[in-house]
Amino acid sequence: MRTEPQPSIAVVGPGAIGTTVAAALHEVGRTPLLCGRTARSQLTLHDGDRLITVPGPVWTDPARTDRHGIDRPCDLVFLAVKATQVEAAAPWLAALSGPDTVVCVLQNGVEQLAQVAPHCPRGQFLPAVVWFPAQAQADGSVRLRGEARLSLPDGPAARVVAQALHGSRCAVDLAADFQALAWRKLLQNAVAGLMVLARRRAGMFGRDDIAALALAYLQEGLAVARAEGAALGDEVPQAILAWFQAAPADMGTSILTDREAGRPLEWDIRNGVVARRARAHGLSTPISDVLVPLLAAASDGPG
Ligand SMILES: NC(=O)C1=CN([C@@H]2O[C@H](COP(=O)(O)OP(=O)(O)OC[C@H]3O[C@@H](n4cnc5c(N)ncnc54)[C@H](OP(=O)(O)O)[C@@H]3O)[C@@H](O)[C@H]2O)C=CC1
Ligand SMILES: CC(C)(CO)C(=O)C(=O)O
Repeated sequence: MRTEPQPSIAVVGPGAIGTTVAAALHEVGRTPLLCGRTARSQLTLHDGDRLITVPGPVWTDPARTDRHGIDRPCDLVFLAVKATQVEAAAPWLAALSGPDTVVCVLQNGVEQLAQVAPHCPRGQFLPAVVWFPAQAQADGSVRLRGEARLSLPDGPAARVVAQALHGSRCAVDLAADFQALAWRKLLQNAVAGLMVLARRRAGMFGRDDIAALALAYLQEGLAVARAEGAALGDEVPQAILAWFQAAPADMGTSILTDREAGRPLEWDIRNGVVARRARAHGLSTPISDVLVPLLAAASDGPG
Protein backbone atom coordinates (compact mmCIF):
# COMPACT_ATOMS: atom_id res chain seq x y z
CA MET A 1 0.00 0.00 0.00
CA ARG A 2 1.31 3.47 -0.88
CA THR A 3 1.31 5.97 1.98
CA GLU A 4 1.08 9.71 1.38
CA PRO A 5 4.26 11.62 2.40
CA GLN A 6 3.66 13.57 5.61
CA PRO A 7 3.83 17.37 5.28
CA SER A 8 6.79 19.01 7.00
CA ILE A 9 5.45 21.28 9.73
CA ALA A 10 7.10 23.75 12.11
CA VAL A 11 5.75 25.63 15.11
CA VAL A 12 7.50 28.94 15.75
CA GLY A 13 6.75 30.14 19.28
CA PRO A 14 6.02 27.06 21.40
CA GLY A 15 4.19 28.93 24.19
CA ALA A 16 0.57 28.50 25.32
CA ILE A 17 -0.96 28.34 21.84
CA GLY A 18 2.06 26.88 20.03
CA THR A 19 2.29 24.02 22.53
CA THR A 20 -1.42 23.23 22.12
CA VAL A 21 -1.13 23.03 18.35
CA ALA A 22 2.15 21.10 18.51
CA ALA A 23 0.54 18.56 20.89
CA ALA A 24 -2.49 18.18 18.61
CA LEU A 25 -0.20 17.51 15.63
CA HIS A 26 2.02 15.12 17.57
CA GLU A 27 -0.92 13.02 18.76
CA VAL A 28 -1.92 12.31 15.14
CA GLY A 29 1.63 11.43 14.09
CA ARG A 30 2.59 14.78 12.53
CA THR A 31 5.15 15.94 15.10
CA PRO A 32 6.32 19.43 14.14
CA LEU A 33 9.77 20.96 14.31
CA LEU A 34 9.80 23.22 17.38
CA CYS A 35 11.39 26.65 17.01
CA GLY A 36 11.55 28.94 20.00
CA ARG A 37 13.53 31.32 22.13
CA THR A 38 14.00 29.20 25.25
CA ALA A 39 15.67 25.81 24.77
CA ARG A 40 13.58 22.88 26.08
CA SER A 41 13.92 19.15 25.63
CA GLN A 42 10.15 18.69 25.15
CA LEU A 43 6.77 20.40 25.47
CA THR A 44 3.97 19.34 27.81
CA LEU A 45 0.25 20.01 27.46
CA HIS A 46 -2.37 19.31 30.14
CA ASP A 47 -5.87 18.91 28.73
CA GLY A 48 -8.07 17.95 31.68
CA ASP A 49 -6.63 14.70 33.00
CA ARG A 50 -4.71 14.02 29.82
CA LEU A 51 -1.02 14.84 29.55
CA ILE A 52 0.61 15.04 26.12
CA THR A 53 4.37 15.26 25.73
CA VAL A 54 5.76 16.54 22.46
CA PRO A 55 9.35 15.42 21.86
CA GLY A 56 11.80 18.25 21.26
CA PRO A 57 14.22 19.73 21.26
CA VAL A 58 13.00 23.28 20.94
CA TRP A 59 15.58 24.74 18.58
CA THR A 60 16.67 28.29 19.30
CA ASP A 61 19.02 29.26 16.48
CA PRO A 62 17.40 29.96 13.10
CA ALA A 63 20.85 30.32 11.52
CA ARG A 64 21.55 26.61 12.18
CA THR A 65 18.77 24.89 10.22
CA ASP A 66 21.39 22.36 9.05
CA ARG A 67 21.32 20.96 12.62
CA HIS A 68 17.52 20.73 12.59
CA GLY A 69 17.35 18.30 9.70
CA ILE A 70 15.77 20.90 7.37
CA ASP A 71 17.10 20.77 3.84
CA ARG A 72 14.13 22.46 2.17
CA PRO A 73 11.35 24.87 3.13
CA CYS A 74 8.56 23.49 5.32
CA ASP A 75 5.12 22.87 3.84
CA LEU A 76 3.41 24.54 6.80
CA VAL A 77 4.61 26.91 9.52
CA PHE A 78 2.45 27.88 12.50
CA LEU A 79 3.57 31.24 13.89
CA ALA A 80 2.50 31.53 17.54
CA VAL A 81 4.72 34.26 18.96
CA LYS A 82 3.09 37.37 20.43
CA ALA A 83 2.49 40.26 18.03
CA THR A 84 5.20 42.12 19.97
CA GLN A 85 7.69 39.36 19.09
CA VAL A 86 7.20 39.04 15.32
CA GLU A 87 10.23 41.09 14.35
CA ALA A 88 12.54 39.04 16.59
CA ALA A 89 11.07 35.78 15.22
CA ALA A 90 11.41 36.85 11.57
CA PRO A 91 14.71 34.94 11.03
CA TRP A 92 12.76 31.73 11.72
CA LEU A 93 10.25 32.61 9.00
CA ALA A 94 13.08 33.34 6.57
CA ALA A 95 14.78 30.02 7.40
CA LEU A 96 11.64 27.86 7.16
CA SER A 97 9.63 29.42 4.32
CA GLY A 98 9.66 29.07 0.57
CA PRO A 99 7.15 30.50 -1.90
CA ASP A 100 4.74 27.58 -1.37
CA THR A 101 5.00 27.45 2.42
CA VAL A 102 1.72 28.18 4.19
CA VAL A 103 2.40 30.43 7.19
CA CYS A 104 -0.58 30.24 9.53
CA VAL A 105 -0.51 33.13 12.00
CA LEU A 106 -1.95 32.04 15.36
CA GLN A 107 -2.34 35.48 16.86
CA ASN A 108 -5.11 37.68 18.13
CA GLY A 109 -6.18 40.78 16.25
CA VAL A 110 -7.49 41.68 12.82
CA GLU A 111 -4.17 42.84 11.36
CA GLN A 112 -2.08 39.65 11.35
CA LEU A 113 -1.19 39.78 7.66
CA ALA A 114 -0.22 43.45 7.69
CA GLN A 115 1.92 42.80 10.79
CA VAL A 116 3.70 39.64 9.67
CA ALA A 117 4.04 39.76 5.89
CA PRO A 118 6.62 42.62 5.84
CA HIS A 119 8.90 40.45 8.00
CA CYS A 120 8.93 37.47 5.67
CA PRO A 121 9.87 37.63 2.02
CA ARG A 122 8.22 34.31 1.08
CA GLY A 123 5.20 32.21 1.93
CA GLN A 124 1.42 32.24 1.73
CA PHE A 125 0.12 33.98 4.83
CA LEU A 126 -3.05 32.92 6.53
CA PRO A 127 -4.61 34.56 9.60
CA ALA A 128 -6.40 32.39 12.16
CA VAL A 129 -8.92 33.06 14.90
CA VAL A 130 -7.74 31.13 17.96
CA TRP A 131 -10.83 30.53 20.10
CA PHE A 132 -9.40 28.57 23.03
CA PRO A 133 -7.74 29.80 26.21
CA ALA A 134 -4.43 28.17 27.13
CA GLN A 135 -2.15 29.16 29.99
CA ALA A 136 1.55 28.55 30.51
CA GLN A 137 2.27 27.16 34.00
CA ALA A 138 5.20 28.00 36.26
CA ASP A 139 6.99 24.74 35.27
CA GLY A 140 6.79 25.62 31.54
CA SER A 141 3.98 23.20 30.79
CA VAL A 142 0.73 24.51 29.27
CA ARG A 143 -2.83 24.07 30.49
CA LEU A 144 -5.56 24.01 27.85
CA ARG A 145 -8.75 25.54 29.24
CA GLY A 146 -11.37 24.87 26.56
CA GLU A 147 -11.98 22.99 23.34
CA ALA A 148 -9.11 23.63 20.93
CA ARG A 149 -10.56 25.29 17.83
CA LEU A 150 -9.33 27.52 15.01
CA SER A 151 -11.27 29.41 12.34
CA LEU A 152 -9.54 30.17 9.05
CA PRO A 153 -10.62 32.06 5.92
CA ASP A 154 -11.70 29.35 3.48
CA GLY A 155 -9.33 28.78 0.56
CA PRO A 156 -6.48 26.51 -0.60
CA ALA A 157 -4.03 27.60 2.15
CA ALA A 158 -6.65 26.99 4.86
CA ARG A 159 -7.22 23.50 3.52
CA VAL A 160 -3.51 22.71 4.02
CA VAL A 161 -3.95 23.59 7.71
CA ALA A 162 -7.23 21.68 8.01
CA GLN A 163 -5.57 18.61 6.49
CA ALA A 164 -2.60 18.83 8.87
CA LEU A 165 -4.89 19.02 11.92
CA HIS A 166 -7.41 16.52 10.58
CA GLY A 167 -8.37 13.96 13.22
CA SER A 168 -6.56 15.88 15.96
CA ARG A 169 -7.90 17.43 19.17
CA CYS A 170 -7.74 20.86 17.48
CA ALA A 171 -10.81 21.45 15.32
CA VAL A 172 -10.53 23.69 12.25
CA ASP A 173 -13.48 25.62 10.77
CA LEU A 174 -13.18 27.04 7.28
CA ALA A 175 -15.11 30.29 7.44
CA ALA A 176 -16.89 31.96 4.55
CA ASP A 177 -17.13 35.22 6.55
CA PHE A 178 -13.79 35.29 8.35
CA GLN A 179 -13.87 39.05 8.87
CA ALA A 180 -16.94 38.86 11.09
CA LEU A 181 -15.37 36.09 13.21
CA ALA A 182 -12.08 37.95 13.50
CA TRP A 183 -13.84 41.11 14.73
CA ARG A 184 -16.00 39.13 17.13
CA LYS A 185 -12.86 37.60 18.63
CA LEU A 186 -11.18 41.01 18.68
CA LEU A 187 -14.04 42.44 20.76
CA GLN A 188 -13.58 39.55 23.22
CA ASN A 189 -9.87 40.32 23.45
CA ALA A 190 -10.44 44.07 23.76
CA VAL A 191 -12.73 43.64 26.77
CA ALA A 192 -10.28 41.17 28.33
CA GLY A 193 -7.95 44.20 28.55
CA LEU A 194 -10.04 45.32 31.54
CA MET A 195 -8.52 42.38 33.44
CA VAL A 196 -5.06 43.92 32.98
CA LEU A 197 -6.13 47.27 34.43
CA ALA A 198 -7.91 45.64 37.38
CA ARG A 199 -5.24 42.92 37.69
CA ARG A 200 -8.08 40.43 38.16
CA ARG A 201 -9.26 37.31 36.34
CA ALA A 202 -12.60 36.46 34.70
CA GLY A 203 -14.45 36.47 38.06
CA MET A 204 -14.38 40.29 37.96
CA PHE A 205 -17.05 40.28 35.23
CA GLY A 206 -19.50 39.11 37.92
CA ARG A 207 -19.50 42.67 39.34
CA ASP A 208 -22.40 44.84 38.12
CA ASP A 209 -20.20 47.90 37.59
CA ILE A 210 -17.63 45.96 35.54
CA ALA A 211 -20.40 44.26 33.53
CA ALA A 212 -21.87 47.70 32.68
CA LEU A 213 -18.43 49.05 31.67
CA ALA A 214 -17.68 45.93 29.63
CA LEU A 215 -21.01 46.19 27.77
CA ALA A 216 -20.48 49.88 26.99
CA TYR A 217 -16.95 49.15 25.70
CA LEU A 218 -18.22 46.22 23.63
CA GLN A 219 -20.92 48.48 22.09
CA GLU A 220 -18.20 50.98 21.18
CA GLY A 221 -16.19 48.19 19.51
CA LEU A 222 -19.24 46.77 17.76
CA ALA A 223 -19.88 50.10 16.01
CA VAL A 224 -16.29 50.10 14.74
CA ALA A 225 -16.47 46.46 13.65
CA ARG A 226 -19.61 47.20 11.63
CA ALA A 227 -18.05 50.30 10.09
CA GLU A 228 -15.20 48.01 8.97
CA GLY A 229 -17.76 45.74 7.27
CA ALA A 230 -18.04 42.96 9.87
CA ALA A 231 -21.59 41.57 9.91
CA LEU A 232 -22.15 41.22 13.66
CA GLY A 233 -25.56 41.17 15.35
CA ASP A 234 -26.85 43.28 18.25
CA GLU A 235 -26.54 40.26 20.56
CA VAL A 236 -22.73 40.11 20.34
CA PRO A 237 -21.80 42.38 23.32
CA GLN A 238 -24.09 40.54 25.72
CA ALA A 239 -22.92 37.14 24.40
CA ILE A 240 -19.26 38.05 24.95
CA LEU A 241 -19.95 39.34 28.45
CA ALA A 242 -21.89 36.14 29.22
CA TRP A 243 -18.88 34.07 28.04
CA PHE A 244 -16.59 35.78 30.56
CA GLN A 245 -19.22 35.50 33.30
CA ALA A 246 -19.59 31.78 32.65
CA ALA A 247 -15.82 31.16 32.56
CA PRO A 248 -14.04 29.83 35.66
CA ALA A 249 -13.40 32.76 38.01
CA ASP A 250 -9.64 32.11 37.84
CA MET A 251 -9.47 32.10 34.03
CA GLY A 252 -7.02 34.72 32.83
CA THR A 253 -6.12 36.02 29.43
CA SER A 254 -2.81 36.01 27.62
CA ILE A 255 -2.41 39.78 27.97
CA LEU A 256 -2.84 39.47 31.76
CA THR A 257 -0.16 36.73 31.80
CA ASP A 258 2.19 39.18 30.10
CA ARG A 259 1.27 41.97 32.52
CA GLU A 260 1.93 39.72 35.51
CA ALA A 261 5.32 38.78 34.03
CA GLY A 262 6.21 42.42 33.28
CA ARG A 263 6.43 41.75 29.53
CA PRO A 264 5.36 44.12 26.72
CA LEU A 265 1.62 43.89 26.05
CA GLU A 266 -0.28 43.37 22.79
CA TRP A 267 -2.27 46.52 23.65
CA ASP A 268 -2.15 47.98 20.16
CA ILE A 269 -3.44 44.98 18.21
CA ARG A 270 -6.12 44.16 20.82
CA ASN A 271 -7.28 47.61 22.02
CA GLY A 272 -5.49 50.37 20.12
CA VAL A 273 -6.84 49.01 16.85
CA VAL A 274 -10.44 49.81 17.85
CA ALA A 275 -9.63 53.49 18.33
CA ARG A 276 -7.38 53.63 15.24
CA ARG A 277 -10.03 52.12 12.97
CA ALA A 278 -12.74 54.29 14.55
CA ARG A 279 -10.85 57.46 13.62
CA ALA A 280 -10.79 56.38 9.98
CA HIS A 281 -14.61 56.21 10.07
CA GLY A 282 -15.14 59.42 12.07
CA LEU A 283 -16.48 57.45 15.08
CA SER A 284 -15.84 58.60 18.63
CA THR A 285 -14.43 56.13 21.18
CA PRO A 286 -14.65 57.71 24.65
CA ILE A 287 -13.95 54.44 26.47
CA SER A 288 -10.98 53.47 24.29
CA ASP A 289 -9.63 57.00 24.75
CA VAL A 290 -9.21 56.23 28.47
CA LEU A 291 -8.28 52.54 28.30
CA VAL A 292 -5.73 52.57 25.50
CA PRO A 293 -3.24 55.08 27.00
CA LEU A 294 -3.40 53.23 30.31
CA LEU A 295 -2.67 49.89 28.63
CA ALA A 296 0.09 51.44 26.52
CA ALA A 297 1.72 52.96 29.61
CA ALA A 298 1.37 49.69 31.55
CA SER A 299 3.16 47.98 28.66
CA ASP A 300 5.81 50.41 27.61
CA GLY A 301 6.26 52.91 30.47
CA PRO A 302 8.13 55.07 31.16
CA GLY A 303 7.99 55.02 34.92
N1 LIG B 1 -2.93 32.09 25.43
C1 LIG B 1 -4.19 32.16 24.99
O1 LIG B 1 -5.14 31.71 25.65
C2 LIG B 1 -4.50 32.78 23.66
C3 LIG B 1 -3.55 33.48 22.96
N2 LIG B 1 -3.86 33.98 21.72
C4 LIG B 1 -2.87 34.72 20.93
O2 LIG B 1 -1.90 33.79 20.47
C5 LIG B 1 -0.63 34.45 20.32
C6 LIG B 1 0.39 33.66 21.14
O3 LIG B 1 0.02 33.80 22.50
P1 LIG B 1 0.53 32.81 23.66
O4 LIG B 1 0.71 31.44 23.13
O5 LIG B 1 -0.37 33.05 24.80
O6 LIG B 1 1.96 33.46 23.96
P2 LIG B 1 3.16 32.83 24.81
O7 LIG B 1 3.89 33.99 25.38
O8 LIG B 1 2.67 31.78 25.73
O9 LIG B 1 4.03 32.12 23.70
C7 LIG B 1 4.90 32.81 22.83
C8 LIG B 1 6.05 31.87 22.53
O10 LIG B 1 6.89 32.51 21.55
C9 LIG B 1 8.23 32.34 21.98
N3 LIG B 1 9.08 33.37 21.39
C10 LIG B 1 9.28 34.65 21.78
N4 LIG B 1 10.16 35.26 20.98
C11 LIG B 1 10.53 34.34 20.06
C12 LIG B 1 11.46 34.35 18.98
N5 LIG B 1 12.19 35.44 18.68
N6 LIG B 1 11.60 33.23 18.25
C13 LIG B 1 10.90 32.12 18.54
N7 LIG B 1 10.03 32.02 19.57
C14 LIG B 1 9.85 33.14 20.32
C15 LIG B 1 8.14 32.47 23.49
O11 LIG B 1 9.32 31.98 24.09
P3 LIG B 1 9.67 32.16 25.64
O12 LIG B 1 9.20 30.86 26.25
O13 LIG B 1 11.14 32.35 25.66
O14 LIG B 1 8.89 33.35 26.15
C16 LIG B 1 6.93 31.58 23.75
O15 LIG B 1 7.28 30.22 23.74
C17 LIG B 1 -0.85 35.89 20.80
O16 LIG B 1 -1.11 36.73 19.71
C18 LIG B 1 -2.09 35.79 21.70
O17 LIG B 1 -2.81 37.00 21.75
C19 LIG B 1 -5.07 33.75 21.14
C20 LIG B 1 -6.04 33.07 21.80
C21 LIG B 1 -5.85 32.56 23.14
C1 LIG C 1 -8.75 34.03 26.70
C2 LIG C 1 -8.98 34.43 25.27
C3 LIG C 1 -9.53 33.23 24.52
C4 LIG C 1 -10.02 35.52 25.29
O1 LIG C 1 -9.56 36.67 25.87
C5 LIG C 1 -7.79 34.94 24.53
O2 LIG C 1 -7.86 35.14 23.36
C6 LIG C 1 -6.49 35.30 25.17
O3 LIG C 1 -6.23 34.92 26.31
O4 LIG C 1 -5.69 35.99 24.52
